[in-house]
Amino acid sequence: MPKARIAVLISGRGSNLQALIDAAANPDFPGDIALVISNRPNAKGLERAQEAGIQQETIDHKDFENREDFEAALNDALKIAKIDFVCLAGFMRLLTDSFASDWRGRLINIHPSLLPAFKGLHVHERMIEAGVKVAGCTVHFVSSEVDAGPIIGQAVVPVLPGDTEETLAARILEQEHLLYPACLKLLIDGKARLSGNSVPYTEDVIVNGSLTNPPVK
Ligand SMILES: Nc1nc2c(c(=O)[nH]1)N[C@@H](CN(C=O)c1ccc(C(=O)N[C@@H](CCC(=O)O)C(=O)O)cc1)CN2
Ligand SMILES: NCC(=O)N[C@@H]1O[C@H](COP(=O)([O-])[O-])[C@@H](O)[C@H]1O
Repeated sequence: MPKARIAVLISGRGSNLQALIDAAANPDFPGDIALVISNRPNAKGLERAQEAGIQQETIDHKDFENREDFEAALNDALKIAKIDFVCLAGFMRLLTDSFASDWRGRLINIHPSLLPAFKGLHVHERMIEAGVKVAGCTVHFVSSEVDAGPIIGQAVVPVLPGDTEETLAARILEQEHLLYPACLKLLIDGKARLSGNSVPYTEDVIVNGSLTNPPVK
């Protein structure tokens, strides 16, 4: 059984990409990271792909008239690479309903909050301001509505006295690097999938076994 072909879409640093690359290096992992695409030319994550010998491409959204043309270029690259599943990892472009529908059930994202709380951008600053006592991260299926797709897994961390945006973000990131590979494995193994065929996305996500705070390997 050939391994699933995974594409990772990034915009920056790529530490979640690195966590997925490291997980996929394990012969038992059911997927290969076959392609990395960045919408920003100098994203550090591209160097990580290069380092790992993974095909990488820059498809700069600024080179396109509109989102549809940008996404048509994304889809061409994904098609040529025979991609089965797409992971958004710090990918900072909103995707249209058409793209989300084309990849329904095969497109996931990681977000550094316990969704549905703190959707969108600047979440660590907003969490500190809100004075929450727990925080975390979420892996979810991508729907046209931002940060609203069905949740696959979450990991929780404490917010400690004296925490800054940076110290909280670092604590959450540690969990992101455990949660994302674990959720991707569930997706590839068919243990996390969308039920039914309803649009908009109100259907349940089926996950065999709970996926909270995956164990540290
Ligand atoms: N249709 C969807 N697209 C994306 C989702 C999603 O859930 N549904 N998740 C995001 C990731 N993300 C939060 O997790 C996020 C990314 C980007 C933005 C945003 O406002 N982007 C601006 C541009 C910002 C920039 O270029 O720096 C934009 O696209 O105009 C909000 C949330 C990925 N896409
Ligand atoms: N809204 C999406 C979002 O905020 N994603 C967040 O961007 C960071 C990317 O880090 P990385 O480039 O080191 O993986 C991660 O913390 C991820 O959860």
